[in-house]
Amino acid sequence: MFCFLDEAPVIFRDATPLIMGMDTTKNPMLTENQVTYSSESTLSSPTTLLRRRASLLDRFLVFCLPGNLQDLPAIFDAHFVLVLYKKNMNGKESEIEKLKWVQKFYTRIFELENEQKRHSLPVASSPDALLISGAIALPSSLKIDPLKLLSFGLTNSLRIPAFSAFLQCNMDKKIIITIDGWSSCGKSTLAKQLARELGYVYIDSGAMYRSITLYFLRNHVDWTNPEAVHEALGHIKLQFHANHKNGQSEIFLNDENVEYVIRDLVVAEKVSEVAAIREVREYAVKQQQEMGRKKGIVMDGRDIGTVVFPDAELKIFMTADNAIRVQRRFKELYEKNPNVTIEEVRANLEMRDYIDSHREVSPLRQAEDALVLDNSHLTIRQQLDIALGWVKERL
Ligand SMILES: Nc1ncnc2c1ncn2[C@@H]1O[C@H](COP(=O)(O)OP(=O)(O)OP(=O)(O)O)[C@@H](O)[C@H]1O
Ligand SMILES: Nc1ccn([C@@H]2O[C@H](COP(=O)(O)O)[C@@H](O)[C@H]2O)c(=O)n1
Repeated sequence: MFCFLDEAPVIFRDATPLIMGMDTTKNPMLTENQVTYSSESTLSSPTTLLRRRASLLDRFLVFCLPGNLQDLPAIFDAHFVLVLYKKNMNGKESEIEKLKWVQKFYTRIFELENEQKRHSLPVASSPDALLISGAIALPSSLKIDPLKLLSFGLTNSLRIPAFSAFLQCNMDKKIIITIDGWSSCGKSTLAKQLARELGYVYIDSGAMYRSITLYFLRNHVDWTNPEAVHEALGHIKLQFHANHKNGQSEIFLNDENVEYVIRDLVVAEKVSEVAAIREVREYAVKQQQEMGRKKGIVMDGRDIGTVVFPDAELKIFMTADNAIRVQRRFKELYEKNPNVTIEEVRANLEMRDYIDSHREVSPLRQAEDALVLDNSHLTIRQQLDIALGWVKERL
């Protein structure tokens, strides 16, 4: 993949370019060996330089950076300006488009800033440092040892801007990502992160079945009676709304935010029974398919790759050792309620997995074309990196 810049904005023309090439065909988690860089001071225009190197750097992402290493972190993001100018705006951006884009860019800058803080690197605290208008806004106050910064950039931080730039260049193409698998193996954790990284919508299909179960429990619906189920479904409205405080999408049952209450074991005890009812599934699947009509969606559940989106571009089947899944869920529930026991959690997981994989309608199973992700011994970061690699192959 190669992002070509026909016309570098004026701000970059006089800069001494530093060219970085990254093999994007490899795992996006770049190591120092996968990154090559060279400083070229003889050429006056980065555009010329990129053209000259285009053949060499085919399949590579190219960053064109003004040469002042001290400003490297800001410039990492500044180069997106270049890439996006050409690729997304096609040189015709209106002021409004530019503004919209700037807002998105701010989010990226904040993420990068947090990343730097996590690595105990100093960050410019002045609001000016977050301005994104490329070289114009480089924070003059940023004083970081260039060598430290470079190694930081290569080993930790670079992967993020590299991937973002890749995505931005392939923004036009949106795909559907499905994540199915056993209870508590990390599906929603991965799905949320993928959606955030890709700017996609995240839908937790399990939350829909949990909300229906909550409604049935609260209203004493006899779900063994098909007529009662039919009648009750007619009174249920499910919606997902973004919570701007935590950036998460949350489920609303008849206009009430039930995101928290549906995670209770009381609901978990009954949800698999309710989710096995044919009419309940038809009700939920219809809405899920509608949500994916425009693509650009990550949905997790049990039948998403097999029934809801059988033609999805990327299907992931997640799994992890039973004991590890029980431990993870126990830790999570114990923080909310110290009365919960590990035996209760284990019994619930085993019971749900059994019902989910043995029911007649849409049982949990791995789609033939799904990629298996066993995260028993992966960190949350590692599982995201693997999945991002798969996304990249499909864009
Ligand atoms: N790779 C990982 N390493 C350690 N903990 C993880 C990992 N992935 C997820 N977790 C943790 O495991 C717990 C279960 O994760 P999550 O809720 O994402 O699972 P899930 O598959 O969506 O569960 P459910 O099927 O019940 O919806 C959470 O506390 C989450 O933080
Ligand atoms: N596509 C789906 C999603 C979920 N279920 C059922 O809901 C239960 C809760 O789901 P979580 O993802 O929140 O754990 C789950 O155990 C299934 O019974 C489903 O059937 N299909």
